Amino acid sequence: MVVQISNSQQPHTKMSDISHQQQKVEANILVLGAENVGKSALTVRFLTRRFIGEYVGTESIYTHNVRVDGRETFFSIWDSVCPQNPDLQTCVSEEQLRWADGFILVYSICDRDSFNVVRQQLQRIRQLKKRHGAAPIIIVGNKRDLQHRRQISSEEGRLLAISSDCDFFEISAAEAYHGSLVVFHQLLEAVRENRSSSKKTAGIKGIVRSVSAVFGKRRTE
Ligand SMILES: Nc1nc2c(ncn2[C@@H]2O[C@H](COP(=O)(O)OP(=O)(O)OP(=O)(O)O)[C@@H](O)[C@H]2O)c(=O)[nH]1
Repeated sequence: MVVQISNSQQPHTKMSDISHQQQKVEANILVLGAENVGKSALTVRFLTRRFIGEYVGTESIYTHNVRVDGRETFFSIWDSVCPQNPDLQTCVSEEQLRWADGFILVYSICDRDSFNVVRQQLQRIRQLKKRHGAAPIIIVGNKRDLQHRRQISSEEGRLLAISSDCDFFEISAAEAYHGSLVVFHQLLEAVRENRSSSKKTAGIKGIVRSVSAVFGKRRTE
């Protein structure tokens, strides 16, 4: 599989610009997780291949295109900021849920609280997405380079993902580019698959509706 990145990132895009971007975007990716887990590091690593170390803690939306197996794919990444108030940390707004076609939930392997935030955000997405249709989710345990400070085992992370029907990766945004590439690439594939299977379901539902309309009419004639 060949992945080429031709970067057209637009950081700090205003929220009012989202509808304009959506005209050319194939997928909207929302990056969530507690404070300081490396959401920006993961996103910037993927977009620029670089790890800067310190990131401005502002909400950013980037547009981007990649060439996957010769196909141009446009997408947006919303790098969210976690509220400092612990009561609000699990909050995922209706606006974010409506916007997103796929989610990346990040925790730090050295921060138990951040793992609990992911668990709760997962529940909230599952509850609210019932209304908006299912969307693929990838759970990411970041900071794998900090093994000596590990609080969450790989098995625990993987178990959460399996029990929630998500994909799972442990990466170090600080150490390598490859992990972030695989995460975004996998999610993009999942969004595409999800979209084509919902189209098929909608098609089947349409056929069922037409058939029942015909037979329903006949019964009443
Ligand atoms: N050791 C290590 N540090 C990392 C890694 N990823 C990010 N960091 C550091 O963790 C800190 C937080 O990273 P950010 O990317 O700003 O985290 P964030 O989740 O976007 O934080 P908020 O914007 O505050 O929500 C920074 O000091 C990064 O340098 C990693 O893989 N390993």
